[in-house]
Amino acid sequence: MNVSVIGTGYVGLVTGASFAFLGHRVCCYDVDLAKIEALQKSIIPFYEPYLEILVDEQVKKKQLFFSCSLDEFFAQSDIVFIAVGTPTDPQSGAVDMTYLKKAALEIGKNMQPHRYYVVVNKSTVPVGTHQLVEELIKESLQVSGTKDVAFAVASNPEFLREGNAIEDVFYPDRIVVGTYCPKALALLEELYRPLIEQSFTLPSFCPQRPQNLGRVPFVKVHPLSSELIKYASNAFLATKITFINEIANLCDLFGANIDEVSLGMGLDQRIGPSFLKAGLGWGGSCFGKDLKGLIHDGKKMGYAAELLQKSLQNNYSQRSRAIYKLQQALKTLRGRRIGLLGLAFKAQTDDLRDAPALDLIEKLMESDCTVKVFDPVAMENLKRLRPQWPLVYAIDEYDLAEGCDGLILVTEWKRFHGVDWQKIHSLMKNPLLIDGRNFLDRQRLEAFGFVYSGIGR
Ligand SMILES: NC(=O)c1ccc[n+]([C@@H]2O[C@H](COP(=O)([O-])OP(=O)(O)OC[C@H]3O[C@@H](n4cnc5c(N)ncnc54)[C@H](O)[C@@H]3O)[C@@H](O)[C@H]2O)c1
Ligand SMILES: O=c1ccn([C@@H]2O[C@H](COP(=O)(O)OP(=O)(O)O[C@H]3O[C@H](CO)[C@@H](O)[C@H](O)[C@H]3O)[C@@H](O)[C@H]2O)c(=O)[nH]1
Repeated sequence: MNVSVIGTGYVGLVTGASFAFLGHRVCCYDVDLAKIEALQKSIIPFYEPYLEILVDEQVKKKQLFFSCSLDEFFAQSDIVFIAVGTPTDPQSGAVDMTYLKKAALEIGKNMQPHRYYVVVNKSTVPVGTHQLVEELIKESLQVSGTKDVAFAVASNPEFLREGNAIEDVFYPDRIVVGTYCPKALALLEELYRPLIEQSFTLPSFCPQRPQNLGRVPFVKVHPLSSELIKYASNAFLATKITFINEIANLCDLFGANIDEVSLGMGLDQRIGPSFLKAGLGWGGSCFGKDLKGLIHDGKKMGYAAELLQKSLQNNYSQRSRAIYKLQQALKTLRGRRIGLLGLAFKAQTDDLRDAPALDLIEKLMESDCTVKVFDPVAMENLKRLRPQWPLVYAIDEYDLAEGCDGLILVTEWKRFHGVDWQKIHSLMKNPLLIDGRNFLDRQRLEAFGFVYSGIGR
């Protein structure tokens, strides 16, 4: 099939490259000319394991193309994915639909007569957006005077995690589709067949299929339900983490160990072990944005989603636990030199959207600390995002540790396990380590002489 993808960010690029790998011809479009020019040379504008090689392969095979304007290929597409950003409007807390509306109008403007298109919302969008997209396309067709175009709109939310994108897209837990049109549903089922049946083999350098993954459920639902499934999933996962973080804070007071508590809870099949890792709070481009969007839209309908509001608030106060622990140990923060091990909102990405590190840095600077930072991939992003911040950018973990009164581990990069902790200890002015991700071996660090504090252990 010919597939067009509008918006070539994390979701659009991974979607495009994956469908190209599965044998479809794909063109990814973006309004950002610099991004498209880089992608045409297989330069990926963000860090995502395995993606560059996958893109490069498909570009060389001429299965994957990039373009800045909807062209001839678009006109001949069978399926058009919308994967543009849906950020939070900072004023109202509503979902900012500017990009999505523009994309829908642009799609309508470029549709050709005597063709049938399936327009698929892959962006995370407010419940009811499939209707809006349909109306905007019709409006656009009317303006351009194009007749005899048939199209259907479908909702097909994306559940990939950054840093695990390839694995999540090729081995999904489920594929959710909501549409009124049986023809659109049949085409999407055909498009997704290799994923549903798991009838493909990824190159050996890519993550391999998890054992016992049988046929992937293709969940056909009402488009309103499909749109809400995405929000509800993120709200649930975010709240599950917020819940375990609260239990971790109680562990700190009771002297219990959160890792043991999570283990014991997670073995209950009704609870499950995932997303029970306590720490200094979740971040990233989705959880906060989607919780805010759902809370806002509930309010618009006259419903106060109090649990979700609390979940959101508690997550932001959880980030200050690391500062509280520093204060407890150092008494005063003024004039202290504090190092952050990791900046990205999670490992395997350079994404700093809503990253806890940003809040921590601000709070430390407000307390008159000198802040040193180190992250294996996210430092350039921070320099670009906050050029005015007077930070000390370290070249590695040892450079970071030198002269520090305390270190906070913010991101669980695997390489932090492998550093010479004895050397780090000898370089620090005061060997205080706040493990914001409960990632390191407490006993080992204490044996080197560190004062160690995790979150709930
Ligand atoms: N990042 C994730 O892990 C993830 C996972 C699941 C779902 N989502 C959802 O997917 C959507 C996209 O997220 P993302 O992280 O990929 O965003 P992103 O900001 O990385 O990328 C969006 C891209 O869309 C482009 N764009 C904007 N308007 C356009 C237009 N009219 N035509 C063509 N291109 C346009 C932008 O230039 C940008 O490159 C959001 O709704 C998000 O909530 C994201
Ligand atoms: O047990 C856990 C698991 C995660 N986190 C934190 O939670 C945040 C989000 O992590 P993760 O969900 O792995 O990354 P995202 O890329 O934000 O993915 C989420 O958001 C995406 C965008 O909507 C969805 O597609 C995914 O299904 C959903 O997991 C990160 O800060 C993690 O450190 C924890 O603190 N404890």
